Amino acid sequence: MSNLQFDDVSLRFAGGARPAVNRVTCQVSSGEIVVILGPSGCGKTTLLKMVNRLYEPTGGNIFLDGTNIRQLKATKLRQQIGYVIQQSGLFPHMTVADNVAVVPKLLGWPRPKIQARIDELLDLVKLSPGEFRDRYPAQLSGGQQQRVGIARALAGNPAIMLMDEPFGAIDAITRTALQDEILRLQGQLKKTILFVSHDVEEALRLADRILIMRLGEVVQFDTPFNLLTKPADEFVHTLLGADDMVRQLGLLRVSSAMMALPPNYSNGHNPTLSHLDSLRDALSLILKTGAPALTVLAEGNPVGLLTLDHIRESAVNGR
Ligand SMILES: Nc1ncnc2c1ncn2[C@@H]1O[C@H](COP(=O)(O)OP(=O)(O)OP(=O)(O)O)[C@@H](O)[C@H]1O
Repeated sequence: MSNLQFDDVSLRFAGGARPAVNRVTCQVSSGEIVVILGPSGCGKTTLLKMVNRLYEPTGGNIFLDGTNIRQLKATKLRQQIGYVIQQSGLFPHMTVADNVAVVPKLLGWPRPKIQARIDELLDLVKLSPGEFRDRYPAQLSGGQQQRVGIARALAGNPAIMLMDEPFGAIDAITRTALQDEILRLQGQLKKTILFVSHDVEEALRLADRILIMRLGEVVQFDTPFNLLTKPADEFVHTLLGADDMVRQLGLLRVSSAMMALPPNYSNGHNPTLSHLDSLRDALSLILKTGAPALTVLAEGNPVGLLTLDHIRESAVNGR
């Protein structure tokens, strides 16, 4: 459990012509992935860094589970918050194992617990401990470094993860694999994640909700589906490229358009697909099988139904 509340939060850097973050008010629910999206310089990183008090707001307050974070010691606060940045930020002179162990050591965990945690986390991010434990960051690919960065951020079991363009410097194919990894991990771990990105496709794939910023202010804060179908203004519409229907179907998750299972639902002969698949995947499955409806699965269990009408509605509303 960890929710975050931004209450009229601003930050004007000394000498800044305008506030880098201007009067941001919003609430991030426990277990939610919120992607902060917007053009370069709009204040995304500044907003994120106020959560772990690398920056202090010049106005307003941030609450963590109802407690004003100004009342918490910065070091204590940071131990509750995982932080992943673009260049992984791994200590180059430390092995993978030692990098992952940084926070557990700070927390004073006993040695056997730390060693077990290192193996558990490396397994979790799909790096075999036997192979990777004793390597140094320079002996890893960019994608592997980011996996270690994620393992390190998760090490103290924080309820909140701050991720600042963690995949920004990674090639497109690896980036997609790492995004899938985040969604898989989130299915297991249910962290509250604030994720900065300037990549629209990444935001639409990952986010439960997207916070769109421009010139330090929040322009719109809503689900990918609502942003695409009801953009607040031309800026949001253009930023999301909402004109391209096929692209849009490729970016929206099945779960955004499905309907709930009727109470008397019995698993009939519908083809099935995952709630994380895109509406474009759903459309191809309907076209390929000729089935009138698809059953949507999450962790193998039916959670919703999807028909051609639902898909058409998403596409038409989004234009
Ligand atoms: N330490 C600082 N001192 C002064 N101004 C700063 C500082 N950090 C950021 N700024 C300014 O604040 C504004 C917001 O910067 P920020 O890094 O939050 O933007 P961003 O949206 O994360 O951009 P990008 O996508 O390029 O990383 C910019 O105008 C930037 O120049």
